[in-house]
Amino acid sequence: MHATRAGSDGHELAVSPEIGTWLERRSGRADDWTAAELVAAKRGRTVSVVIPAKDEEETVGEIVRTIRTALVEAEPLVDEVLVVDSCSQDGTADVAADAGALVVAQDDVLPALPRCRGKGEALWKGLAATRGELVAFVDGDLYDFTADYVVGLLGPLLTRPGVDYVKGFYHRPLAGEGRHEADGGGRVTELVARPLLNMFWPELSGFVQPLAGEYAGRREVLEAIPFVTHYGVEVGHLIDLIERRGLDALAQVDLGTRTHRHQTTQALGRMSAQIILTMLDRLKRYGRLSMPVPPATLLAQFQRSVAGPGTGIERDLVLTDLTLEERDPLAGIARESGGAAGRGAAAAHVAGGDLPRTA
Ligand SMILES: O=c1ccn([C@@H]2O[C@H](COP(=O)(O)OP(=O)(O)O)[C@@H](O)[C@H]2O)c(=O)[nH]1
Ligand SMILES: O=C(O)[C@@H](COP(=O)(O)O)O[C@H]1O[C@H](CO)[C@@H](O)[C@H](O)[C@H]1O
Repeated sequence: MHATRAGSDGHELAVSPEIGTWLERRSGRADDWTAAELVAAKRGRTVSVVIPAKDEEETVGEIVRTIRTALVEAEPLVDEVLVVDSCSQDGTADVAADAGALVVAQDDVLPALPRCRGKGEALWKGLAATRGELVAFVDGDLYDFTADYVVGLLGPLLTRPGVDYVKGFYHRPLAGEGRHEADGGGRVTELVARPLLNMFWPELSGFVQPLAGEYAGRREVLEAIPFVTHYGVEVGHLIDLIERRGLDALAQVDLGTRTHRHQTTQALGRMSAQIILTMLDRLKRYGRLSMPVPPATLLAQFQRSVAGPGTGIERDLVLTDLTLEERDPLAGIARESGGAAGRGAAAAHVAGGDLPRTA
């Protein structure tokens, strides 16, 4: 990969030398390792795979079977596969259990806690309900998942001692409903996350897929950071880790191509707002931006009206509360019992302490 390019006026543009070095030193490919090599490298360490799943009955079973067949039965690389049923309204839990996964309902983990909703909540509860020293997260809506995804994510953690957290990256087609754009996926990444990360955390600019839903980390590192409860969880991780562990503790691995179920544009608008609010919170938390007036947290969107005229503009108003909530680091929670999920109460609080202003 070339880390320099000629600018529009001919002068040379280049990423920083730190990024250039990092790209060489901390980027890999899934086929740099085999499952058998990583089993030999485990040396007694344990591995959990956590799959957050909200209404994923169509895809979660195949993902679980693929992991179990290749990485539990054929090669004992993975020690437990947990699907977190994130308030699904379909057969996700039964499909996952039939495929051989451990399944836990999101709200059944640490039930004494205030209940939260969102992907980050599912991930945090999955971390709390598992015991592996290394934890890999895999989305439950993937159509072309292979066991190499998990092998690639675990490779650096099992063979490069300085690496604490590994993000997958891939080509991301926008596929489905009669459309196919080879690199049209990752819309929030390209339109929101990447531009903002390049502006405010340029040291993260080497990540090909900063919002990738497939990643892995050392438990002690994952339990030391907060988890934003909604879709801000991935960007929150990257920022917290670069601030606390430094770039060299992070790595990325090429997993090939990733095709998944796509959300609507308006759903991605809500996701974008959650990610922007997470980044604004981190800019304030790490002293990179002062904000005398906190951002509003009410998102108003407009949908083609089904109820007929009402708001005077023949559209339905869709309001979403984007208040940023996050789970405290798990490490600060007293363990009530030996079980991973038997942790005591932990605070779920509005990050930053600012009360949401109405729009
Ligand atoms: O409240 C939620 C939202 C999402 N997810 C899961 O998190 C993964 C990624 O979510 P989604 O596919 O909605 O995000 P996208 O990939 O479209 O950005 C999927 O397995 C979802 O089922 C979840 O467990 N709880
Ligand atoms: O990368 C992205 O832009 C979004 C949306 O992807 P698509 O435009 O639907 O392919 O998907 C990611 O973002 C979420 C928020 O971080 C993650 O939770 C998802 O796992 C990831 O797929």
